[in-house]
Amino acid sequence: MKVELFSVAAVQECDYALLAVSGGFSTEFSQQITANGRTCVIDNSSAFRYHDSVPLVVPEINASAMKGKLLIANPNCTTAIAAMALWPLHQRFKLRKVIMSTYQAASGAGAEGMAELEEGIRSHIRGEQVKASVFAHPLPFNVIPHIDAFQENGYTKEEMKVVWETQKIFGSKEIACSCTAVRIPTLRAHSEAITIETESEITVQAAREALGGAPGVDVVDDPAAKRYPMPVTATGKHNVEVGRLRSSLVFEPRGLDFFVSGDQLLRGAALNAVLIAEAKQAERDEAEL
Ligand SMILES: N[C@@H](CC=O)C(=O)O
Repeated sequence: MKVELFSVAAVQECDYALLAVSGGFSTEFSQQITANGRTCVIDNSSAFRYHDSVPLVVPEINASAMKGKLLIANPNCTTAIAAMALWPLHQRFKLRKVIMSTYQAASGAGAEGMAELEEGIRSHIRGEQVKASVFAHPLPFNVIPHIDAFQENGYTKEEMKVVWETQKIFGSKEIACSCTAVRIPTLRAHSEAITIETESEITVQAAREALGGAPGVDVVDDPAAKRYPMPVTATGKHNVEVGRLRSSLVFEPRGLDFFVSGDQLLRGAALNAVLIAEAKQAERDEAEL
């Protein structure tokens, strides 16, 4: 591919600009790019996610929110993965509460995160001191309940993103969410243990039916055969794995516990951005008919 130096004018030659850049870059240039009234910017940073006028889109859920818009925000990886499983359950049983704990891979912190984990494991095996600079503490043989900056309410920004973004994508501030985000020593794919309380009664069988036909979801739930979602099986897959479905012992008969693993580099980032572009193109094709 031909790689060119960035300029607003060069990007404005394109129908779509997929920004995988810092929030600062996006803040400075996104609106300059869309000012031509044609180029659609799909922004992977958090710069515009919480602006009321900018849709935050998972196409299987709220593609209609981007109708007529040129600047579209791509959600945080952790939210996007959870949303795939939560949306079919919300449609059928209506969510009241979502309580989530995450198990996030080193690659969530970029290539440097993966390198630090791999190098740290080698150091540990050699009996040397394990260094930490990307992560707050050494990650090998550890878990770190700290992703992104701590906020005034004691939650981290990563945890609050799950709250803000789930409510925005689902178009409902009524859904109460809380999250504990944890970095674990895996390389790729994020996992999440999720408990929901619903408005209608929910059984494991009915949940399985709702999830079974949902786009972007693979139900992997056969504990007797040792089949359940795991990062190693979710890695490289477009669909998010959902399994370990159980009636919640706390919220029964209106609650469910389950486990999700999804490739955060795909569903949580690049794949979702491409699906947004495809949905936008379908909207444009339809408008031309
Ligand atoms: N904020 C996420 C990025 C997504 O992969 C993380 O740190 O894991």
